[in-house]
Amino acid sequence: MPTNGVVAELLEWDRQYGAYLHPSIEIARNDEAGYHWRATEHIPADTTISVAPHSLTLSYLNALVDDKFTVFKAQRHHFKIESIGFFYLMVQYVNRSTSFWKPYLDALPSPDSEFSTPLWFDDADDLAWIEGTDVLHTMLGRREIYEEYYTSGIRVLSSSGIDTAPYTWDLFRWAITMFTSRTFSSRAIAPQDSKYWTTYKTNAQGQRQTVLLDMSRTPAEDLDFSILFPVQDFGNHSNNARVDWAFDPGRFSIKVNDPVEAEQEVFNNYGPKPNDELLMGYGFCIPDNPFDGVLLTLKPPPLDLQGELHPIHPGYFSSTGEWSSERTTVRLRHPRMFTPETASPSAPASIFHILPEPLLELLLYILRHERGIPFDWIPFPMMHLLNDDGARRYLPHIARMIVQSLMPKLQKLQNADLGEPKNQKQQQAAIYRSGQVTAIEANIAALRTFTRSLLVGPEQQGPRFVTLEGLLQTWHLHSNQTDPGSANVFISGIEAVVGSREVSQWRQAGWEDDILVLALSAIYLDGVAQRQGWTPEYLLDPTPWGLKAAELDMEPEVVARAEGLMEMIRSCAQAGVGGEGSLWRDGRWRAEVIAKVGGRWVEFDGLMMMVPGSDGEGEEARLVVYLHGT
Ligand SMILES: C[S@@+](CC[C@H](N)C(=O)[O-])C[C@H]1O[C@@H](n2cnc3c(N)ncnc32)[C@H](O)[C@@H]1O
Repeated sequence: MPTNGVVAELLEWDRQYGAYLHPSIEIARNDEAGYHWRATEHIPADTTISVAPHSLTLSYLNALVDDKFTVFKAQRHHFKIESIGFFYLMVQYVNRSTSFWKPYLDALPSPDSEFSTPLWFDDADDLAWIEGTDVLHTMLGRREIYEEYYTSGIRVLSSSGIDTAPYTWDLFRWAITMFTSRTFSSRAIAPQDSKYWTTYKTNAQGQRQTVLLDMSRTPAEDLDFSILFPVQDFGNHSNNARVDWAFDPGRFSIKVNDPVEAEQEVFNNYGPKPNDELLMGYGFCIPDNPFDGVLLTLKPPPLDLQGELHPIHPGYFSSTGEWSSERTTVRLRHPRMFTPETASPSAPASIFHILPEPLLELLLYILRHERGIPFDWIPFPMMHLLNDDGARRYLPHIARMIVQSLMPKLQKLQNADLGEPKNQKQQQAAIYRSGQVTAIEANIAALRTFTRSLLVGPEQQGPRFVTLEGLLQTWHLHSNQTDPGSANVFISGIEAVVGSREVSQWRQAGWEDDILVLALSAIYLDGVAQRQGWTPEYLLDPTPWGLKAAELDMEPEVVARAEGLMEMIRSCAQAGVGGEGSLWRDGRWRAEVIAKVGGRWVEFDGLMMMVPGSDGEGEEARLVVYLHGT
């Protein structure tokens, strides 16, 4: 039947059952967007454009009361409710000549149309476009579930005597696609203040009849299902469309809040959906989608930490008590204010305000756990991290961990050699991919901007990252006035052993990391670190004096390296650097102290960072260490 005839029959059927489509709206069709609503003349703001009675809907509820296809009611417990919806739509399609929904089924995209949801990416060339992306991962997970629905559903149909030959996997995929791309929530037909849900069936006389279903014993998750709402689902999506959906008893209406000019498309708004959701469910993506984001799946924390987390976050675990990657996947929004080009905001820590709080919380627990700090429930993790002095020191580590999780994703996206998209599937995937790249880049840029904002001069107050020379300058500036020379004495000691006062020479000689460990241990012994509040929590308890290597629970190589540094200290003491009471002669020096203080400080608070070059030109990767300070 020509398109016009299909639409005319659909609208006639719609009207016959009490639906209403505004007289200034027609259902038009084009190759890009398929069927859509179009204004034939000006439509004023606040106009109700479409009203439809619940009696037109198609969902698993209809399947449960259908007298012609009783398999669903009889075998209800062999199906998931989602699967009943898919099978019921297939049954209606296969038997559409006698279906109540015939005009609607005729107007739906036919099963042999080209669909661009990832479930239809069968060719290797198409699949390459989603390789390594979240969408592929989600699609594979969903497909496994759908295949299981299909196999078990076909078995049930067959054992009920139904000829299953027409019920192909492709028709099942079509039914799934119709549901995911046109679905409304069961909220649209939920009863108000009643345990009875209304559904409809065709009786023996061929008339539509209301049936009340007592759903009081239905589990809550089975009350949240998808419904098809003929004609209400012919509007395409725009993020900019301001529309209201009204759920009144027995009917569902859509109202446009803004005027629409003649000949313009009248858009619906499916909600603030990121491109991965749009691609998965609807098969299209929006360039520069403001709701785009990137998914991050957290690695399972160590088992003993999982044990502490289980009572406070049971939702992170499967019903059998295992850590669930699916339930601990979070979405990082595209931080629009931080693009790689403009990443110099005045408040760099503001990126943390838009990161998902469960992510911040979990990383905080992991960092504390790595540092051997006993578990303590933190009720408001975001506030704690941003406002508590002790906790703010974790922010650069959280930034680093997130950047490290995002980098492989970015590299996979950027390294793929795909050429130009050749079909609709590839075009939509290309939009999705580029949205992923920009969202990841913007998050990385924002987090790096924050980390770099901590690279400040020694005279400035507050938390900072320091290179070895930065540490020595900061130490010098904050040395106790009664003992002003400890930083100098330290440098003189190194000079006595290495033969130079220049950090650049120490680097060339391969001593930089060790001297940083030693310098941090020295500022701890000197007391300046504690006075300035630089000392991390994990060093304070217990204090290192008198600890044995075994009690430190450190790798033997770390302790052996610290033993090597003790040689240097002994040489300085013997050479008399700094005189009788100098830090080199401090009786508390022991390999365990160096390992516990400097070693741990570098291990937990050190990282490689691009910093301005020591020759004043360009940038170079340097080991920096975090001093909290206030
Ligand atoms: C609810 S239906 C809308 C009616 C549909 N165009 C049709 O032909 O029946 C949703 C489908 O319309 C298409 N669509 C909706 N909004 C779109 C948009 N902004 N860009 C491209 N396609 C869109 C997609 O194919 C989507 O799966």
